Amino acid sequence: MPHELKKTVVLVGMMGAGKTAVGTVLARKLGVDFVDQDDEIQKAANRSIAEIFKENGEAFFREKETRVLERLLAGPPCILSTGGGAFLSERNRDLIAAQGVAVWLKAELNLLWARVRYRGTRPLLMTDNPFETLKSLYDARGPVYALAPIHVQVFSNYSIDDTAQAVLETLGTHPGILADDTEITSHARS
Ligand SMILES: Nc1ncnc2c1ncn2[C@@H]1O[C@H](COP(=O)(O)OP(=O)(O)O)[C@@H](O)[C@H]1O
Ligand SMILES: O=C(O)C1=C[C@@H](OP(=O)(O)O)[C@@H](O)[C@H](O)C1
Ligand SMILES: [Mg+2]
Repeated sequence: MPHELKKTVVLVGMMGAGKTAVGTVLARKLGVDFVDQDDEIQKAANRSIAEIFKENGEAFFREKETRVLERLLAGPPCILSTGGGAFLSERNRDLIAAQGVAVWLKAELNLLWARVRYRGTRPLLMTDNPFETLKSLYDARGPVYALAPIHVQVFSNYSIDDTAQAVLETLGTHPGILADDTEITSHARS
């Protein structure tokens, strides 16, 4: 059976956009492997992202991020969800463009905040005013995420499955990503 993917689809975007959740479902729909960059970093370090930030600092984490990205992109085509900061590095963007295709999951600030506010797993948001921190990251990073060749808007009334389906349908409109015989059955959204 031919592989459903011709190249690795790399989900990028802000914390809370749904890269991990949507990537998981998208991979299942396509019958391909799913890998989460943060999970791979955690497995390799045998520590949580928060611990790595605390014990070794952000620069160390960013180095690991690039190394893991290189390794994952060298493997067979899959769905690869990045951590929110990975696309900020030009080197990482070049690696992704050379061996995969970046898809920006684009969400409004208030939706991101609703999703991340009660979770203590994101070290960058452990500040006195996490909403302001999220907002300044959102403002600074938007133009960089916009460099991704494919954008998919994330809506608050879409389920994870709806968003995965929207990504799948968008991928189908770009030649060279899905195998030519990939079935994209659209479904009604209410
Ligand atoms: N479309 C969606 N509808 C409802 N909840 C979602 C949706 N997408 C993501 N979530 C939830 O939002 C939170 C953040 O999603 P996650 O996939 O971890 O984002 P990211 O990896 O981009 O930081 C998780 O609790 C996830 O279950
Ligand atoms: O935006 C960022 O710089 C980060 C996002 C996180 O991943 P998610 O985007 O999956 O939450 C994780 O990599 C780390 O906390 C740093
Ligand atoms: Mg994630």
